[in-house]
Amino acid sequence: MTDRSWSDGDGTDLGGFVPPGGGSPDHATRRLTVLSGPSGVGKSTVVAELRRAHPEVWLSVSVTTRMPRPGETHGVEYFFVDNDGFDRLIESGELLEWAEFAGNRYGTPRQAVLDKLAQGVPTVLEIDLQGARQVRESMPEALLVFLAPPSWEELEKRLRGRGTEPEDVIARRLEAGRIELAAEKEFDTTLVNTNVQDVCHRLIALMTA
Ligand SMILES: Nc1nc2c(ncn2[C@@H]2O[C@H](COP(=O)(O)OP(=O)(O)O)[C@@H](O)[C@H]2O)c(=O)[nH]1
Ligand SMILES: Nc1ncnc2c1ncn2[C@@H]1O[C@H](COP(=O)(O)OP(=O)(O)O)[C@@H](O)[C@H]1O
Repeated sequence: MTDRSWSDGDGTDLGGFVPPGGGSPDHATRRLTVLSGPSGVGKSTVVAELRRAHPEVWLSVSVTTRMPRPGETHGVEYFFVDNDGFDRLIESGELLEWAEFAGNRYGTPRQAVLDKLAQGVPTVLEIDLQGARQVRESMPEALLVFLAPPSWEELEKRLRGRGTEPEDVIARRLEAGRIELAAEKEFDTTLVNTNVQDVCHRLIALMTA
């Protein structure tokens, strides 16, 4: 059963967003979509399906100080760097946005995103709430999409079921998840991740409308 008691919305509110291609002449950043949501909601799964079904979409590869999980490859899921390396990226202005999340730092390499947008490539950033807020400031035309779980219980089940983090890390991520869920209304629209294919269809429809 769906219990989204933190939300008043029905999951389809477009919040006045003008879709890419609609309305006035396109600014390049209209091609930019930010996908955020609590850890374990299914962002990576949705993005993987999006890339499979829509190879024309480009997903930015973030830089992080967190350790790779088994099966993760440098340059694919993330660019894995140490703290000094991350500091250097901040100092040289190479990050479009960055944030600390559950004890690690994450950031979006700026130039690659600007290049893709200049080429008109539909571009997705899968980033946390703090990063989404920074993009809202620097690129107000971007579409901010919040991915919500069908219920809090389902979120916990998915995070634990993934089996990639010890319990203390799960607890930190759930704590951050409460804050992320409370910020849902800051986004242009919400998609509830009940079914991955369904979410992908809705997402691509929003991106290409
Ligand atoms: N601000 C920001 N957040 C990011 C970036 N890359 C990933 N994140 C977010 O960092 C959080 C933790 O990511 P990760 O450790 O991969 O865990 P997972 O999302 O639970 O698989 C998630 O909310 C990601 O969306 C980034 O470049 N910038
Ligand atoms: N719609 C869904 N229904 C059931 N399980 C899902 C769904 N989407 C993702 N999952 C599972 O939930 C867990 C967390 O998904 P993941 O994509 O790693 O989340 P995130 O990137 O948001 O932290 C994974 O085990 C994934 O297989």
